[in-house]
Amino acid sequence: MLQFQSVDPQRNLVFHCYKLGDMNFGQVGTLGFRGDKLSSMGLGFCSCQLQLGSLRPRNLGNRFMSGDQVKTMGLEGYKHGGVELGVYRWSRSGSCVVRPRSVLSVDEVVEREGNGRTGEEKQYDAIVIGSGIGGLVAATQLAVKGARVLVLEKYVIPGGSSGFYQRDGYTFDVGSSVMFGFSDKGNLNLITQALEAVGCKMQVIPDPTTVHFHLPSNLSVRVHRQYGEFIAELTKNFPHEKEGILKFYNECWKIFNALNSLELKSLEEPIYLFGQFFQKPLECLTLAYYLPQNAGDIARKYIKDPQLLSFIDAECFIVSTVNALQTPMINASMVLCDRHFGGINYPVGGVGGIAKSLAKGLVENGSEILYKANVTSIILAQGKAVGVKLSDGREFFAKTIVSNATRWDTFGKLLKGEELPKEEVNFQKVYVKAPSFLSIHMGVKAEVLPPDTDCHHFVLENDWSRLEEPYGSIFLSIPTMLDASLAPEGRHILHIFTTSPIEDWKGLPLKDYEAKKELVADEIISRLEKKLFPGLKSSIVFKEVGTPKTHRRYLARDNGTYGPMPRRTPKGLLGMPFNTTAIHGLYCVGDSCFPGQGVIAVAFSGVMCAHRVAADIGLEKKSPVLDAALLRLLGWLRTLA
Ligand SMILES: NC(=O)c1ccc[n+]([C@@H]2O[C@H](COP(=O)([O-])OP(=O)(O)OC[C@H]3O[C@@H](n4cnc5c(N)ncnc54)[C@H](O)[C@@H]3O)[C@@H](O)[C@H]2O)c1
Ligand SMILES: CC(C)=CCC/C(C)=C/C=C/C(C)=C/C=C/C(C)=C/C=C/C=C(C)/C=C/C=C(C)/C=C/C=C(\C)CCC=C(C)C
Repeated sequence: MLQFQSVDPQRNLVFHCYKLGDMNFGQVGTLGFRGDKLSSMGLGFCSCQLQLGSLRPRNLGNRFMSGDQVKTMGLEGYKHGGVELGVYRWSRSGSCVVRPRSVLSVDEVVEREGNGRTGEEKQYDAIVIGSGIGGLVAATQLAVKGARVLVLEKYVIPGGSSGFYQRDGYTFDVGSSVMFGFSDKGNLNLITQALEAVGCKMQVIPDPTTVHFHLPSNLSVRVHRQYGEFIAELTKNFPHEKEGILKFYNECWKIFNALNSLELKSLEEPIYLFGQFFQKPLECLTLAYYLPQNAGDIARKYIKDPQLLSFIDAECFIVSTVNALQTPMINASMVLCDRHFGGINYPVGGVGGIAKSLAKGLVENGSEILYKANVTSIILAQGKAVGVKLSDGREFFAKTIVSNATRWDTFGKLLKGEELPKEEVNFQKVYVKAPSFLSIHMGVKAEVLPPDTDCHHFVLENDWSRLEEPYGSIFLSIPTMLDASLAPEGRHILHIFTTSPIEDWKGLPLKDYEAKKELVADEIISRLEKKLFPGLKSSIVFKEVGTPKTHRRYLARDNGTYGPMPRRTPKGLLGMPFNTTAIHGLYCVGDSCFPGQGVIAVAFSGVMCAHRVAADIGLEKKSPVLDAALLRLLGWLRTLA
């Protein structure tokens, strides 16, 4: 074996090159020093030319290790793209011995990597575009598995639609203040688990009522934290449907309990998926059975009263922006039961704290996040995603790219000019962009609200047919009912939102746009004044109105969309794509991935994505043969949707 070594003290780069027979190998290490002590080490296994003067390592993969891991490392199997490349043993003398098992020719390497970048430039395992909850969960889960991750966020703080902003002493949640999956029990508390993974625990305030519905014919239903109380209130309104109510919600519990019994990881990773089927066959078969079903069909098996069916529609609408017939049964069950199982809990200090804690945890686990980093394109080399380019011209490279932008933004903007893969064409056949929303953040005098006011309200006054229409239903959250510290003393926050298409706001001169904002907001506030809080208008001390254009601008979501919604009646969750994409090395995460809209839903997509990426970069178990079979099967299943 021929061995060369070159140390570049300035860059802390060490190159080891090996010649075995007529094959060339190299190993590149990026050494991090704290004082004169080795604190970390990035290893890349590569093929390279053997003249030191023109050493151009072509990386096949990196692995980042903390000082402790470096010390304790014994034997490592090293894999890339499904090919086991070799085994290296960390010797006591500090050098690496590489024993190849199967080897790529230099041509194959060039085909895979297609560039002459140095190991230093390509030091990340994953670049995550966007720091919504989906992106942050994917990034933190990868970081704790030992991957080196770079998160690039366009805005100045993390969180996307789960972010926050501050004005005049108020801390406003940008989006929803209803947090599912944030309890201290079960397997589905994914927000709690994501925080715990990076060593964070947030103080929370239990919400006694998930939502108070104010519906046509003066139907008023409070969804109490205690399941029994909720069922009692609903059956009081629909005594003739008691049996149907119990049967419908019991079926939801059956699914929820099956979900809650599983360890949640990537459904695109066969070793895990088949393992779950083996350990929990009944639960997995239950979920497989309900995967293509929708809540409205199941409700109709048991319930006949049209008003009660409309109530189930409203229950589904608040979590899917569509009626029950279009809402996947698994998703409906998840939210209709979690609110009673773990309960809805509000983080002290506001929802924005979740993203802030995840971002902090990410950095503490050796990864990075950059703000004001607007990714304008994904760089491809020979069809593989290898890096990203920012609007200021900077480029970053990694083994894998994870996009937390919506699929419409990822494929329509970041990969502009590339042909839309057929998987994405299929996705767009089944799903359309849900409309955006108009949001009003207000500060009001506290005395306008009765002391027992609930935190969250859903208002649809007279006409059920307006449920899904733009401006038809009104969502209202008053987070200061739970955490008074979010507003100055004697004030409450009212966060009001309603669906609104961007088309209503396009092409208006600034003066007309501002006037329209005032007009539409005034109508919505008048409706709330009439229905809920007399004197509301005169109690307003702060008001800021956001339109779909605002959401497009600040959340970087195409048309400011709320998320994907089915074009027609979907086959439950069957058509929803997971995280891998048709582009090698590119993954999606967030609400245009399985299982769809919702903070808990995108957190699950983050967990799944991190698991799949980790398997692909050698940090989790993987079986290339089973992978190919499962990915083909899932692709085929999606075409049935
Ligand atoms: N609308 C609401 O009321 C509301 C509120 C809270 C949460 N939610 C839920 O959150 C879900 C969305 O979460 P998510 O994780 O999918 O994404 P997200 O939209 O919340 O976050 C995406 C992030 O990526 C950033 N980004 C997008 N393109 C970028 C680019 N090119 N370069 C750099 N950064 C870029 C955005 O700035 C944003 O911070 C929604 O489905 C919704 O259910 C909604
Ligand atoms: C074949 C295959 C693949 C398979 C087989 C079978 C199996 C195993 C399966 C499995 C499955 C699973 C695991 C699944 C899971 C799922 C989940 C987790 C889901 C979740 C979901 C969630 C959701 C959807 C949520 C949502 C939420 C939301 C949206 C919310 C919202 C809220 C708001 C807006 C607020 C309101 C307010 C007021 C009222 C004011």
